[in-house]
Amino acid sequence: MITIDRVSKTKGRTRILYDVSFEARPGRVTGFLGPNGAGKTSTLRVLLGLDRADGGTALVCGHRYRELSRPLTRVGALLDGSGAHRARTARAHLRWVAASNGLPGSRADEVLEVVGLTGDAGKRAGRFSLGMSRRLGLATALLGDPEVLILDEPVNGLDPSGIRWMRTFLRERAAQGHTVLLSSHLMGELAETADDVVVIDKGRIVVSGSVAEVTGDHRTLEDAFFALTAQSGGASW
Ligand SMILES: Nc1ncnc2c1ncn2[C@@H]1O[C@H](COP(=O)(O)OP(=O)(O)OP(=O)(O)O)[C@@H](O)[C@H]1O
Repeated sequence: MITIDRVSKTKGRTRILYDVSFEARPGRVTGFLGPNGAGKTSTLRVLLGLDRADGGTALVCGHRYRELSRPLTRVGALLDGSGAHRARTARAHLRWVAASNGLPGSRADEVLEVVGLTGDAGKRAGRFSLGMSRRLGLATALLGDPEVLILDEPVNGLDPSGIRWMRTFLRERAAQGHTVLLSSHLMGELAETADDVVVIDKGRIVVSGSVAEVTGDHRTLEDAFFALTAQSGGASW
C-alpha cells in the first residue's frame, strides 16, 4: 500500500508539487501519468526518502521509507539507470546488494532469471544496453521479494518484446497481491498495463481512479487526458 497525502515540494524558488495526494493499492497496477516535468519523479523521490517534502506525508506499507527496517524486503524501486558500478558484473552487483541487505547471495541468480538476464550474468554493467540496464535495475528491486514495487518509466529503453514482457511481469506481480506503482508519459502503454491511473500535471493531481473511470465517456485514456488537462489549464506533451 502506498499513501501520499498532501505532499508539497519547492525546488529553488519554484513550487513543483502542490498538495499531491493519491493511493496505490495491493493487487493493482497503478499508473502515475503526466507530461515531462509534471512532477512524477519528484513525487517518487519524496516517497522513497531521497528528497524531503516541505509538507504532507508519503507512506509505503504505512511507514515513511526511511523508517522501514530492511527496506529492500518491503519496497523495490527502479529510478534511472541500474544503480550498478560500470566495472561490476551483473551477478557481482546483485550479490553485493544482497549481502549489504542481509539477503542470501543465491537471490542474485534467481532474480537474473526472472528478468531474463541469466546469459549476461558475467557481463560488466558498463557494457549493458539501456534495456539490459533497466532489467538489471528491476532485478535489484526484486532481490528482497518486496510487497511494493515503485518504478519510474520502466519501459524506457525497452524494445517491443521487452515492453510486452514488462507489462506481463507487472500484471502478474499485482495478481499475486503486490502493490505496483509505475510512472509513465506513455498513455497507450499505461492503458494496457494499469488498473488505476493517477494523472499529474504541473505539480497537481488532475484526476485519479480506475482506467475506466478516468477514461469516462472519452474514446481512449489519451483523449480523456487531453480533455482533463485542457480543463486544468492545458498541457504540452
Ligand atoms: N533540482 C531541481 N531544481 C529545480 N527544479 C527542478 C529540479 N528537479 C526538477 N525540477 C523541476 O521540477 C519539475 C518536476 O520535475 P520531475 O522530474 O519531477 O517531472 P517528471 O514528471 O518526472 O518529468 P519527466 O517525465 O520529464 O521525467 C520540473 O518543472 C523540473 O524542471
